[in-house]
Amino acid sequence: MGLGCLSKSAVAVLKTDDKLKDAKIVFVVGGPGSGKGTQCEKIVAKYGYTHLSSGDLLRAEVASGSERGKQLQAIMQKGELVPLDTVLDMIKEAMIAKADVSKGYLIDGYPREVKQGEEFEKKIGAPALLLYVDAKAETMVKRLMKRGETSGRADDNEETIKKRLDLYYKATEPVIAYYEKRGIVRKINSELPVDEVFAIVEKAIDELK
Ligand SMILES: Nc1nc2c(ncn2[C@@H]2O[C@H](COP(=O)(O)OP(=O)(O)OP(=O)(O)O)[C@@H](O)[C@H]2O)c(=O)[nH]1
Ligand SMILES: Nc1ccn([C@@H]2O[C@H](COP(=O)(O)OP(=O)(O)O)[C@@H](O)[C@H]2O)c(=O)n1
Ligand SMILES: [Mg+2]
Repeated sequence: MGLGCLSKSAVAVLKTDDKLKDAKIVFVVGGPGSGKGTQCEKIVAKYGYTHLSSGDLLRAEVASGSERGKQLQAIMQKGELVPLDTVLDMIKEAMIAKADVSKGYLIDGYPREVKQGEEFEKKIGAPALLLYVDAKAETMVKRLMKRGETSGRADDNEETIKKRLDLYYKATEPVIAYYEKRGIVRKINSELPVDEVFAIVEKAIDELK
């Protein structure tokens, strides 16, 4: 069927969705403070991927002072999860904005639960790789407390860190098992120094080409 019977805007939507369908998508999953953001920065520098941190997108909305941002802030301060549709819409919008120039997408901090992964695939596309950034709980807490000295993040405090960790083990770890069945998970030991961690990450990304 041609597209002649559709309105211009409907055609535009179809075309952007098409672009995303072929996109190289990498999910970056790991506990709070495991080092997802740190590794993503290095991937961007070497491979030119587009880095979308769902947490950063949410914090940008909070910083804008909008009504929606105020509601988000309350949820994030408690270390709870923002409603699925809100995060997914933000990610999709940001992906479409880069569709013409992006070599691939790093989706950092998403999916946080299996349902989020399923919805992402329905609305956007399937991931080619899941980087599982793994560190011990003790290490993550230590890093976040240190980061909290300068980050200004409302959730980098002892009480919220504990909740984020609990939620990670309960809701997010099952995401890894879910994608392991598809054989796309690469586990990265992020207890090592940053550059050694990146050497493992590079291998996983290079396999994609
Ligand atoms: N020693 C060591 N420190 C790291 C490593 N990766 C990250 N860090 C430190 O740990 C802290 C947290 O790293 P981030 O990259 O912000 O972690 P994240 O997983 O994005 O954390 P959230 O944004 O809370 O999800 C930072 O202050 C980093 O300097 C690593 O591989 N080795
Ligand atoms: N997909 C996401 C990502 C972040 N968030 C919220 O944003 C907060 C910060 O997310 P983040 O990815 O920057 O940090 P971590 O919780 O991984 O340390 C989370 O604790 C959640 O409240 C969410 O609800 N859903
Ligand atoms: Mg981060």
